[in-house]
Amino acid sequence: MAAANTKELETKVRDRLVQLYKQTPCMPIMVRIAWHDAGTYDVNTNTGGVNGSVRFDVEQKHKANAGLKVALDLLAPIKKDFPEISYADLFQLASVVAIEYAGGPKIPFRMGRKDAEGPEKCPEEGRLPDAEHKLPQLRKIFYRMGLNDKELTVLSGGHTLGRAHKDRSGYEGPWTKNPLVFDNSYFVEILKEKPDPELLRLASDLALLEDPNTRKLVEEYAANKDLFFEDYAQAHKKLSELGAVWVQ
Ligand code: HEM
Repeated sequence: MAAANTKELETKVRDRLVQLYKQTPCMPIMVRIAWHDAGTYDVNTNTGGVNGSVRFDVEQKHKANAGLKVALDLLAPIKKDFPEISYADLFQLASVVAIEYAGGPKIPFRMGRKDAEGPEKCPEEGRLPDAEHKLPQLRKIFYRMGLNDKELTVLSGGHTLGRAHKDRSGYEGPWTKNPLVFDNSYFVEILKEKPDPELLRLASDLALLEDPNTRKLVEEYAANKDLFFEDYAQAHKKLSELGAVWVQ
């Protein structure tokens, strides 16, 4: 099963991921695991980020990562067949293929992230945002990653996919009516004055409406799916490379 070069490896792993999504529509949790690997990045200390450290038990046990073992288990057969791909690349590739498969934008992807070799490289608990956070706390966390208000807002649109699970985060339900379709409906839903009782809105989602600038972006993305896709793809590429150490 080995691949001759990086491009071939990427193509073969992409094919396997598409097969996986056809059989098991697990696209949302792949986007979540990739974001949780990346979102620990600290631009000031250059620690955390996309190094595959979320695969280690100690990081899996962080409260924010509850349930991510499901994603690791689903990816294990692909990693077994293609041991040359790093975990860091596998998580990020699984996420961009998931978004594309669900109808979202094509996100430029670069292979070659190196893995953290041992659990001593895992960041301390508490670097990822919490569902109860309001805008000042979310800003602090996203600025620490080296991201800005626009990136915070557009990336929150990742909640167009998937759902919360009572036995993982304690919350329940999807943010949108079609949680396996990547579109701009997350922004449409959070702007509605009368929330749909079947859909979820976390405090951290509604926080985007607290500030005139982030609210304006939410309104623009709700009105213009193409603009959302364009800005999302750019911000996601940046997210997928936070703190990367590249193979030469
Ligand atoms: C802004 C701060 C954020 C907070 C507080 C937050 C919080 C959460 C919570 C509580 C869940 C539910 C987990 C569960 O019970 O299964 C969740 C799921 C999810 N999050 Fe976020 N999130 C944030 C940002 C993001 C970003 C930036 C992305 C992607 C770029 C993202 C992608 C997802 C996805 C796809 C799911 C669904 C997973 C599934 O269906 O299994 N989130 N998030």
